[in-house]
Amino acid sequence: MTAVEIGPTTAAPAGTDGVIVLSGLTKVYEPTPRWMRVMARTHVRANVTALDGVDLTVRAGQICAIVGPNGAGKTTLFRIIVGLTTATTGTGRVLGLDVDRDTEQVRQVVGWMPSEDRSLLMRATCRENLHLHGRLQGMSRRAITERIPEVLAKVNLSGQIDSVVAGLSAGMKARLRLARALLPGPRVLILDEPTGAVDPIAAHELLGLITDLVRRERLAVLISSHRLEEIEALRSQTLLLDRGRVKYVGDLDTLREQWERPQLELVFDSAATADRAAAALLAHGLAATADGHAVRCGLRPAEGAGRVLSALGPTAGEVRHVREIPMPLRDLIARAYRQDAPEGIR
Ligand SMILES: Nc1ncnc2c1ncn2[C@@H]1O[C@H](COP(=O)(O)OP(=O)(O)OP(=O)(O)O)[C@@H](O)[C@H]1O
Repeated sequence: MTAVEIGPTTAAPAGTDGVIVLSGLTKVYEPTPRWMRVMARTHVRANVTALDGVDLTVRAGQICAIVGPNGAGKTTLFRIIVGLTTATTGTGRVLGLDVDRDTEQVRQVVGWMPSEDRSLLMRATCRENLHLHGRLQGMSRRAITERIPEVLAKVNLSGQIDSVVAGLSAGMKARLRLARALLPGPRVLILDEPTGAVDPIAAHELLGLITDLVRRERLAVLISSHRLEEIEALRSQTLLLDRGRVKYVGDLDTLREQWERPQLELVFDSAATADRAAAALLAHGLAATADGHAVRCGLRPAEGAGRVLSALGPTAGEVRHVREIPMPLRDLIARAYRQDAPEGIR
């Protein structure tokens, strides 16, 4: 996992009201009506529950990362907040505005960065793209003209104001999409896979910009990403979604405390000794696997290196190195999804 230093976001002081408050949000997509099926490229045959009772509060100055496998409901959640679809039940509020009833006002305070470049006009310049977007948002020409240099400066694209979008790198296009989301001066940012199409260095730069903006402007941010190392680097709140249900919401340190099962790695002089050691550990009921000269052994809560070394018996004297390996975030999240019994190791 890459060690990306992006820095923590400032947690909002306790008691601050939520900027985004979702309560019991449920979305059920209904089957495509019969008369529409001929026209629809794909159609839904049965009810699909995309969100199932989601509760979430995001405060000013907080980033909340929405994590979940394909189809978990991330985009549906975002689409409800920006008024592109409505919830079946439950409520969503942004700065006290109802996302269903006050759609127009909500759009004025929410900056939405969709996951793809398709919404950019490739043959137009950055300035022209931002101008068009501002007009579509209902901004006055004057306000747009004033804001364009400001938002381009925020995303380090001042030098590209009159560059044609097609000639920009993927990272620059992503920053332009961010600038577009910032155009109306939003209090909330919704970033759907912002780094999806960009290389890791450009992604790091983009996330750095986002965390800086959050700190300076105290924005409330929802972000989705399939890149777990990015979520880890953001050190944000995290909402784990699984088929529309919330599996976990909180910070990653607490997630670790709850689900982490570190492993011990024991290194021997030979593969044969490692095999013997793994067999001894297995015989004592420990989860161990040999890999070349090394053995990895999962630890249960309250188990330490002592338990492992005593299970090794005489082979303990042949251990050359021992180190504890923290559980990768990917495995940690997988455990949370499986809702393993905390004392068990699988
Ligand atoms: N317009 C729609 N009509 C019917 N079902 C839909 C529609 N949009 C999404 N779904 C279904 O709702 C569920 C959640 O989809 P959603 O796109 O919100 O998930 P996601 O987490 O954003 O997935 P991905 O990571 O692939 O973008 C999926 O089962 C999807 O097939």
